[in-house]
Amino acid sequence: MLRFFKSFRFASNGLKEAFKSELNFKVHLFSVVVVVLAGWCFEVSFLEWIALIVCISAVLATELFNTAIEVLVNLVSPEFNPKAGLVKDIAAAAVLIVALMSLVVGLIIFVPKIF
Ligand SMILES: Nc1ncnc2c1ncn2[C@@H]1O[C@H](COP(=O)(O)OP(=O)(O)OP(=O)(O)O)[C@@H](O)[C@H]1O
Repeated sequence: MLRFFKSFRFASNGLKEAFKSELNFKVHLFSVVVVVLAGWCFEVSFLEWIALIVCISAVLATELFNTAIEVLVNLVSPEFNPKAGLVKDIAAAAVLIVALMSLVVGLIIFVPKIF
């Protein structure tokens, strides 16, 4: 049981460090606040909330994986190496895909409610 609570502490430490060091993570968290407020203002349906929660979780989790990969690459290859750069670029591309798809979901949900 102690191990279970310890793993929460490690995870919250990871969240805290990502928040402190990553501008992108702060931007994504700000976007989460905007989306939740918009969902509340426009009274989105139950299924729309589910879609928004899945997208928010996917964006934040992908951003955290990207940060972890950056830290790992900096650890194992602090000097310039094209493969190290490629690993970072691919991880960043994963964030871009999830963020763009989430934007599309957001547009599908909110545009008809705004116009
Ligand atoms: N060790 C390296 N060798 C080769 N290219 C690298 C290396 N480190 C970074 N790069 C290249 O520079 C880009 C930016 O790297 P950086 O570590 O600043 O990531 P970032 O996406 O800007 O992260 P941050 O969120 O910290 O701003 C990478 O996507 C990669 O193309």
